[in-house]
Amino acid sequence: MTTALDRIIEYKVDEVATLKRERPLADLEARLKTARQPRGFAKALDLVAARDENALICELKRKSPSAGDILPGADPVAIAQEYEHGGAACLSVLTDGPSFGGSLDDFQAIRSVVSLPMLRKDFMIDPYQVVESRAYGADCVLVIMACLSDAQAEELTGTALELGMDVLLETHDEEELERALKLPSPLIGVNNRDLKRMVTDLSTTERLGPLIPEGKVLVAESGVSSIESIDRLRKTGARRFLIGESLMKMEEGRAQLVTKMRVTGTD
Ligand SMILES: O=P(O)(O)OC[C@@H](O)[C@@H](O)c1c[nH]c2ccccc12
Repeated sequence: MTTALDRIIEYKVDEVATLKRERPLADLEARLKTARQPRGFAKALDLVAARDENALICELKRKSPSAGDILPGADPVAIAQEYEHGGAACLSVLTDGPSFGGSLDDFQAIRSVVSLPMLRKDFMIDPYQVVESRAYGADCVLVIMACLSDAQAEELTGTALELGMDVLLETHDEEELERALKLPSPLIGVNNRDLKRMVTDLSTTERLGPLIPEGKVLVAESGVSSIESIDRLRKTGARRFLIGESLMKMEEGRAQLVTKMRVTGTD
């Protein structure tokens, strides 16, 4: 059966081949020389979690395969500023065009006005994309275990770490978690959404969170749609959360909700 993730990877392969032709790796590497140093993504999360508050990675995405249009006509720069005002620790910006309506232009526009560390959220299959992310000012990249072999995940992670970026290793089940724990990045995302079946269930974090050993850190991803869901996941020890849809969809009060989500459970 072809899954939604398979379809995305299929066009990513073509996309990357075209990009490499249009803009050779050497061009990107030249641009790296003038890029500013990465801002510590994992460190920004740690600083908030150390206060026992909730470290929020607030996400910008225009649409998604599971939700359809999220906020058509949204101004990602204005929303990113609201996230920053609300006290987000970091940002996540979808740059995939076909499925999520994002772009590196969006990424760059946000980068130039917001000082928070930024995750470039895309489907990484080739180190070219990692170098490209750094050239555009990314501080962290996503490595999705579900669509990569061990060798690919290792190569992507190694490339990002060498460039001084952090790496969020995304897992969805025990097998992926076991593979991710062998890689040299401490940031372990547990995606509550099954990217193959597009079903979201917070109990994924409750099941996998406790299996993450000391020295590695849990990031609970997807389906965190309310204060209640944060309170629920805090009980499993989660202090770092990646939140998109519920914040994007708000028409007002976005910064206030970010603040509430950041402090819930601490009083
Ligand atoms: O919008 P949500 O349910 O709050 O989820 C955010 C984020 O976790 C989700 O966008 C995501 C997690 N892993 C991904 C991988 C690819 C694309 C998207 C994602």
